[in-house]
Amino acid sequence: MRDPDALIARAGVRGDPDRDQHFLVDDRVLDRLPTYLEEIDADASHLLEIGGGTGALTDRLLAVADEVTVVERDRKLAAFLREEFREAIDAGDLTVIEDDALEVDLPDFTASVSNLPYGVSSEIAFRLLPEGRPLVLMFQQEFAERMVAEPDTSEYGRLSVSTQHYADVEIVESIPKEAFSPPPAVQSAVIRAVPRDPDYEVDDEEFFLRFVKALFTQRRKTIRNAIRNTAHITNLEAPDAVVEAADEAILQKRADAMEPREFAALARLALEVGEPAET
Ligand SMILES: C[S@@+](CC[C@H](N)C(=O)[O-])C[C@H]1O[C@@H](n2cnc3c(N)ncnc32)[C@H](O)[C@@H]1O
Repeated sequence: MRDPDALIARAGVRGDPDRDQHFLVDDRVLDRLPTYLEEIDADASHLLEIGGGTGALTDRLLAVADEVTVVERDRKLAAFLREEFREAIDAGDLTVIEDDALEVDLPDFTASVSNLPYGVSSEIAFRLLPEGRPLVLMFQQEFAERMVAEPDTSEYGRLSVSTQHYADVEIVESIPKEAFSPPPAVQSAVIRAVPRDPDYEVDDEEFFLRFVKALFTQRRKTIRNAIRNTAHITNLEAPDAVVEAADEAILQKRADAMEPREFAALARLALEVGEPAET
């Protein structure tokens, strides 16, 4: 495997934190990341990597996949990846896309392993999660903890519900700052997301996610009050009708005690009787 420090030296770049560039330099971490897909027998035939950097992780992914697509926005780094991995590109094993991961059309990948640019990690995660593929992604520790949080904890929130709506998620590893060059300000964590079919119905995904977001803006209020107080966000013209139709036990809860399935049931009811205005 290529030595991560040697890659940085050959690329002639120093990671720029202002451009979300923290390169992994710990071989053991780099070697472990693809094994989190192997453990769940994920289809690794076409791996997607967001933010290729100098290619230390790309190298490990090429060792386990038939095909890798890497998206890298930085012009100089994308040029370096094309140069460094010329053979793999010529063999048709690697595609380097020089573009913004938030804008680009994603390929038909089977799984993703990525050390995400932290400034846009949430936006990228919510581009990847709805694709329904296994994901091994690096985030800031605190963000990862919110993604996997359970109801009735201080970390539980909109991020937990919307993440867990798409996947079963767990933190598989915490990564110290020293594993990166330059070291980021905070500790990192790797999450593994295994897509799941929710055991509840959601009629309108966009509304469901907006509804959850709205109710969490009132996390200290009961659901009864939160439904009424957020009608301007949920665009419900008849929030009182939702309150009248909902179960008393749900109305007395607060958002941070609600399971994703309970949000889903309430969102269905809101669509049914709450007279949502066209948006
Ligand atoms: C945290 S570094 C990871 C680099 C490499 N994968 C590693 O682990 O060493 C994130 C990479 O994403 C790139 N990047 C930042 N914002 C991006 C965006 N919006 N789209 C694509 N790449 C981006 C940065 O240039 C940087 O190379």
